[in-house]
Amino acid sequence: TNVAVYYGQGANQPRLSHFCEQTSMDIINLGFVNTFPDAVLGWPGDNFGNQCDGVLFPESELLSGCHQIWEDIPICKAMGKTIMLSIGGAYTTNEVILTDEIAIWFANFLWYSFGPYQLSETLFPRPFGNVSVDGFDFDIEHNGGAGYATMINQFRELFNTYPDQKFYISGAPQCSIPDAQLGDAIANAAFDFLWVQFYNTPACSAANYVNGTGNFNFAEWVDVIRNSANPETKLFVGLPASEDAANPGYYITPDEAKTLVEEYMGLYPEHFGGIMLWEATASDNNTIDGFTYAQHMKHILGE
Ligand SMILES: CNC(=O)NC(=N)Nc1ccccc1
Repeated sequence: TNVAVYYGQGANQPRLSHFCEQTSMDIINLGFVNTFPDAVLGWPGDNFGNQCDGVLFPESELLSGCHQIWEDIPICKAMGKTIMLSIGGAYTTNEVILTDEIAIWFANFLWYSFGPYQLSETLFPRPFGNVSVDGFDFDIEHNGGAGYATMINQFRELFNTYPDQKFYISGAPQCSIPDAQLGDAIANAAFDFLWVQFYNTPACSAANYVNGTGNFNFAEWVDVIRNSANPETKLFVGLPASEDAANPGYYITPDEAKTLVEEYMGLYPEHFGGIMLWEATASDNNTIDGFTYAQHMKHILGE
């Protein structure tokens, strides 16, 4: 099982390699590609907080100066980390996929720009240099729609052109079922990981499990997986990494998380993928008994 973290939107965040040096983090979602082609009818735009120098590729909102990310992804991959590029995020401008054509174009653009470097594809920028990300994450928080299934299926076609390399698709639905944004994609396209945000939604949060209120619905999410396009999808418990990493009232302590994780890891071992944290810097800033929140999660997973 794995600990997945989001990175890129943390306050005064250290560089990526700082987190790759930690054994507590296995999968790192780089957030976010947050301006979609529909909005600008051109190249997508992105934002990685303080990690880029603000310079853009001409006539675009795509950052060309993410020097530290460029330098650190090879270090992270050499340390065995899985590095995902995350699409969406809570702070997006006009996030929507209006047509299948745009969905396919968007997937192709991200693959040729952030995926394996292909000398022949000179039309595409290489914002992170010649190293490839390991896959694409969908943190879709608005508008939803059928375009995401089309995009994921196009990514799967492109992955198949590199049969000897493993690439992943992941998503971060809200815990309400069906998730308004990704429900269609989950039913119609294959995800490898789904890290459910069991926070920021009162009806189904992990805090409900702790307080004996509401309905923490991990068990229902197992049924969603079993009926999805990929019953093999690994299901992660998404948690805030500190009190102030999510809306008030959703944080649970490591001890509380331990009880929850041990119960559900025990109930559904074949579906349980691990724990997702929002987000990396918040975890670093939340040490309890000398261990960061992510380290506590890694210990809970038995590693
Ligand atoms: C996986 N994506 C997130 O977890 N986004 C997220 N937590 N956004 C956010 C929303 C409200 C307060 C703080 C963070």
